[in-house]
Order: sequence, then C-alpha cells, then structure tokens
Amino acid sequence: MTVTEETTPVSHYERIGGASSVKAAVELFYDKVLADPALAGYFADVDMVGQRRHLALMLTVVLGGPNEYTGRGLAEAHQPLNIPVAHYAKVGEHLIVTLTELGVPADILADVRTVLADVQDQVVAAGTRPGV
Ligand code: HEM
Repeated sequence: MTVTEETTPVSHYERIGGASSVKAAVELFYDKVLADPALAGYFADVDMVGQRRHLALMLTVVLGGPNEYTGRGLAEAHQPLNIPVAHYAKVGEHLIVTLTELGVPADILADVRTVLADVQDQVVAAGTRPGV
C-alpha cells in the first residue's frame, strides 16, 4: 500500500506552520516569562539563546515534528531548581496564552494542556508534590 498525503495524518507541528511558527511561539513565550516577576529570577543566569533553541526543539517533538532534541531530560534540568506547583502553573499559562495569541487551534491547545499535566511531576520539585 502506498502512503499518500490523504492517508498520512498531518502533525500538529505541520498544521501550525512548522519550524518558523514554533520559533515565533518560543520567542513570545520567553518574553512573557521574563516579564513575569515571579519567574524572571529563575532565568537570571541562564543563556537564553541556547534555552530558546532547546525549548523550540522540545516543543517540536511535543507537536509531532522531527525529534532533534539533544538537551537534558526535564527532571534532570528542573529538579535542582526546586520549582513549586504555582510557578509551574504560571509557566504553563504563559505557554497556552502564547499559543492562543498565535491562533493555534483549540484541539492542539487541548493536547498541549495534556502534555503539561503529564510532565508536571518531572518539573515540579519532588518535595512539594502532595503526599510525597
Ligand atoms: C512543561 C514545562 C516545561 C518545559 C517543557 C521546559 C523545558 C525546558 C527545556 C527543554 C530546558 C533546557 C534543558 C537543557 O538545556 O538541557 C529547560 C531549562 C530550564 N527551565 Fe524549563 N521547562 C518547563 C518548565 C519550567 C518551569 C515551570 C520553570 C521555572 C519556573 C523552568 C525553568 C527553567 C530553567 C531556569 C532552565 C535552565 C536550567 C539550567 O540551565 O540549569 N522551566 N526547560
């Protein structure tokens, strides 16, 4: 059987416009995060050029695009930062607002919310999890 364009599902990544759209989203997202006084401090000593590139590559994978992510795992990168749930929620909202402003369709937003819920335990400090 030949796989045609009709039978191949189009990824979220392709639907939103590929690499240039992801790059635009990451720029807008970090502008919001860095303008948020509750969050800016986390990034004070971080190389934001590399950071934006890593998040763009990771967002690409989350949206079903090509996997070229070479950074650390989420737990490895975030556990040393001791991030409380409230700050995780703020970052998640900045991402959703960014994607909404860029016109990302509702079904893709819903999937991004699902991923945010799925990875929360890797990012949030282990000691702040209820029952831990
Ligand atoms: C789903 C949520 C998140 C995703 C997908 C994400 C993604 C990433 C990625 C891909 C990196 C780069 C890792 C590397 O370079 O090896 C990173 C680093 C970082 N993230 Fe996040 N992040 C999330 C949530 C957060 C939150 C909630 C905060 C702070 C409130 C945060 C603060 C940071 C900081 C400060 C770094 C740099 C760490 C360092 O260079 O040592 N992230 N994140």
